[in-house]
Amino acid sequence: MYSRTMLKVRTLSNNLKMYGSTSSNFVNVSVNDKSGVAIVTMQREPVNSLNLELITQLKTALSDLERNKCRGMILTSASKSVFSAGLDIMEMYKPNQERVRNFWLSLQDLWMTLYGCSYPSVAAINGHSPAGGCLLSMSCEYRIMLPNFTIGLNETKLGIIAPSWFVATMKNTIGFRKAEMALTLGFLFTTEEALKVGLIDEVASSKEDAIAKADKFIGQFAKIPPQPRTISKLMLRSKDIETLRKTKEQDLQAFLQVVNDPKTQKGLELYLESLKQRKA
Ligand SMILES: CCCCC/C=C\C/C=C/C=C/CC(=O)SCCNC(=O)CCNC(=O)[C@H](O)C(C)(C)COP(=O)(O)OP(=O)(O)OC[C@H]1O[C@@H](n2cnc3c(N)ncnc32)[C@H](O)[C@@H]1OP(=O)(O)O
Repeated sequence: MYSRTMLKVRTLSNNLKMYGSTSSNFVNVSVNDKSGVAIVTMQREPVNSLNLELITQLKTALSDLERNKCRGMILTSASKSVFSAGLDIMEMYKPNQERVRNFWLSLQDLWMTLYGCSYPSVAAINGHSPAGGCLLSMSCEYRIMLPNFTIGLNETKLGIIAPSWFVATMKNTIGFRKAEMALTLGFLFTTEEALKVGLIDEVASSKEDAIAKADKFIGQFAKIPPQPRTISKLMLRSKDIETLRKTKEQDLQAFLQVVNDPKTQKGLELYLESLKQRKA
């Protein structure tokens, strides 16, 4: 039913080639011929950490779906245990200044595209989804998660502050009080806890079940005229999108200041070591 790569994800644009990146394919898009619903699969092993290339390819895929008037989009992962580990820490550790700038601007762009897309969007969260992974999930309209994984904005636990648009997205998803608790604690919710707090909408028994549930959610919109649907969605979401659009440069400078702070660099080094040691 879902034909692979019917919508081709464009390879990296010229401005990325100058960083010597290879044009690996980190995103697969398949479209259900009958329903017109697309499955966008992140496939950057091992943990779908969001580097410049994955972010750019996701943004391109979502924009292509918009242009092709897709009927709905399901975001998921090729991994069996991780939806996305969030931002690729290697992009922020001892960064090349031009690349890290591009990295952040591309992340802003991806968020504005996903948060404001006109088609119904569902995250089929088939693995852990911390930090940036949680942001992607929350930016969709509906979330279905598999058991025994974790999700949340854990930035404060890492000694950093989630950007204001991450915070706004969480506040819009679970409400002020619960967002305040979750953000200040840097809390990672288990699947069950996430369901209870409203961070996810359903629990699925398998990835296939999650996709079936996502299809069902999107199917409800078949009877709703698309334009009123989109306008209603954007009435709720456009204020935060516009806020970031207007303050993109300020937000970038704040990020660059934090990343280039020697204390952050030391923290990143220790965090990377701790991630590696967990395995030993
Ligand atoms: C973090 C400081 C940022 C400073 C910037 C300042 C400011 C502003 C804002 C930034 C906002 C940031 C939001 C983010 O998204 S930061 C990223 C936060 N992510 C995490 O904390 C998740 C870390 N990862 C994990 O907890 C686990 O990997 C996970 C539960 C996802 C999966 O566990 P599993 O056991 O399956 O896999 P591992 O063995 O742990 O990992 C495999 C491999 O991948 C490497 N890795 C994991 N996560 C990341 C990552 N986010 N970036 C880069 N690399 C990552 C891990 O080190 C292993 O590598 P190797 O040992 O095989 O080489």
